[in-house]
Amino acid sequence: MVKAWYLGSDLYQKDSNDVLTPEEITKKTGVQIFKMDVDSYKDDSRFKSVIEEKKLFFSDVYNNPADCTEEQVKFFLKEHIHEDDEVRLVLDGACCMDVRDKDDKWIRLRVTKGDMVVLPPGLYHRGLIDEYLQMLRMFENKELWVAVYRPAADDNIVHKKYLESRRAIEAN
Ligand SMILES: CSCCC(=O)C(=O)O
Ligand SMILES: [Fe+2]
Repeated sequence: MVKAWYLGSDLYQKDSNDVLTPEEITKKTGVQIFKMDVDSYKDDSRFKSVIEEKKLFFSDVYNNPADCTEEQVKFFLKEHIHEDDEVRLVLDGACCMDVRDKDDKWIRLRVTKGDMVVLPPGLYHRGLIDEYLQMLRMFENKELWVAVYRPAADDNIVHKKYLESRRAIEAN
């Protein structure tokens, strides 16, 4: 199960007693969280509907340590957005995915085997690969995987729309 908390000063923090529920995370950020059985996720109706709705017909598996250089660890740690959803499923192992709340505070999502997350377009986030990991990554068009880094993304239209929609949801 995704474990989430407001990150303090320790970038490498792996656990906390002061956790947020999946509902709170969704309310604060729009991130969707699902628990999957890694042996049968392909038959799971929630998995299938995310794939079909977002047209994610390309995928690969990212393996740490096999695929992971020091440069890549640094690269995932750089705060960025995408103009489309980021959909990931942990097949084995663990990592941290950090997302910004509306006040620009980091919420850490500690994701482990079976956790699937959908990050909305325009949301600032980063990844910390700190142990063994096998992660399924799903893409609409692999050639078009693009990250827009901070601060350039502050002026990105998708990011601005994301912030507007969060404000509208909070106001209700
Ligand atoms: C390794 S977790 C997050 C990585 C990421 O943000 C990405 O692949 O775009
Ligand atoms: Fe990303």
